[in-house]
Amino acid sequence: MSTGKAPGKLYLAGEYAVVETGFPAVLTSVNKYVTVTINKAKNGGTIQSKNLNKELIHWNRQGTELVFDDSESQLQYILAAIKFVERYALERGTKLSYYDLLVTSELDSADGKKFGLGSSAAVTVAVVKTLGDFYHLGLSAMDIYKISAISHLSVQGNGSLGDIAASAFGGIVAYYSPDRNWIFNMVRNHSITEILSLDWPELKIQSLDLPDNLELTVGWTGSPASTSILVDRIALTKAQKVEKYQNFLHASRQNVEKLIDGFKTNNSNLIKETFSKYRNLLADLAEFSDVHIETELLTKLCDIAEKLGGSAKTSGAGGGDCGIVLSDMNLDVDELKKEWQQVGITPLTLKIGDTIAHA
Ligand SMILES: Nc1ncnc2c1ncn2[C@@H]1O[C@H](COP(=O)(O)OP(=O)(O)OP(=O)(O)O)[C@@H](O)[C@H]1O
Ligand SMILES: C[C@@](O)(CCOP(=O)(O)O)CC(=O)O
Repeated sequence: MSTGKAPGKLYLAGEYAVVETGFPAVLTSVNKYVTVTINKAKNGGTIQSKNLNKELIHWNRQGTELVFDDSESQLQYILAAIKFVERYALERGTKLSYYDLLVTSELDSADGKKFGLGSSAAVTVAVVKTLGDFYHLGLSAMDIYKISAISHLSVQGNGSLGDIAASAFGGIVAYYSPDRNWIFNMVRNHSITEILSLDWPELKIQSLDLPDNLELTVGWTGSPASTSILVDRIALTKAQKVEKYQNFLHASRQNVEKLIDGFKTNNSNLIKETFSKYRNLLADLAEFSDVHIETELLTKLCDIAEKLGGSAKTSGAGGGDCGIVLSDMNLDVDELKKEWQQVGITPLTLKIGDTIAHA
């Protein structure tokens, strides 16, 4: 039996700009996980993701491909991860086998709504990691990032893959997104072994530490948002409002690099200042692109936190999901949670996830 887990994530800064090749973001993993368990089976296997399908989905092999008796559309990230790990296993001369694969997730609420903690990325990373283990492939954190990135990209083409980096390395990461056209072309023409051995153009992942006197508090709006729809709308703006968009990218890079410096020099004030500034940059982007990033409830979430002395912003694409607060120890977190609850925001009991590997 092999078992493994991968954490969810939140964006501290750099969202939207990081979709452009080589632009930076800072993300943190959180202590909520997707767990995968794989048991060897004799003849035919099953896949079950407890949050998605109550029934087991049965599969068999035709050559090296998995074929299904039932609909597998919900399981697209799991299947993509299996496909690329097994392609790599074959390249390494590993004999493929049958297994029962079970996924459980802490990244959805009890009634099945997503929190916006990067469940698709964490599912992908957890399957790559655990199946890699099952086949004794000895994958490093960077290998896990790369195979997960290829798998995720094959399902959802417009993301920065920052959520994959946070989930594969854990802790807090500075992330510069790779050239995804290059990855697409590489996957078409080269083996996974070759792709893993290369330094990917523009990709950079570095581990960061939060100063001891800062803490993170997270609130959930209760309404899920579709990241890829929001990202597509911004892509339209890129063509329509060229100058404003370029100014946003420039300001984002400057601000996120200052934030990264804040982490490297343990400078809490610089971290809080640049974190807050990113809220303003997102507000500008939202205005000229006419995309509703900070919903009314997210504005309340941030304003309450700022009134009490915290620095607050939306996380990721916005439009719902979560908002985050960075504060020093004199913020009254109980009062913050109480005021959030009064306006319909659910405080999540989250902490920064442990570092899995240093990048
Ligand atoms: N437990 C799970 N098992 C299998 N697939 C899952 C599971 N949880 C999520 N997924 C896949 O991920 C998709 C949700 O991904 P999506 O990118 O919309 O949200 P997210 O990654 O949770 O949040 P966000 O991108 O806002 O941080 C689901 O439709 C499903 O395909
Ligand atoms: C808007 C974006 O920069 C962040 C999306 O974050 P989330 O998945 O909404 O938490 C998109 C991306 O990086 O893929």
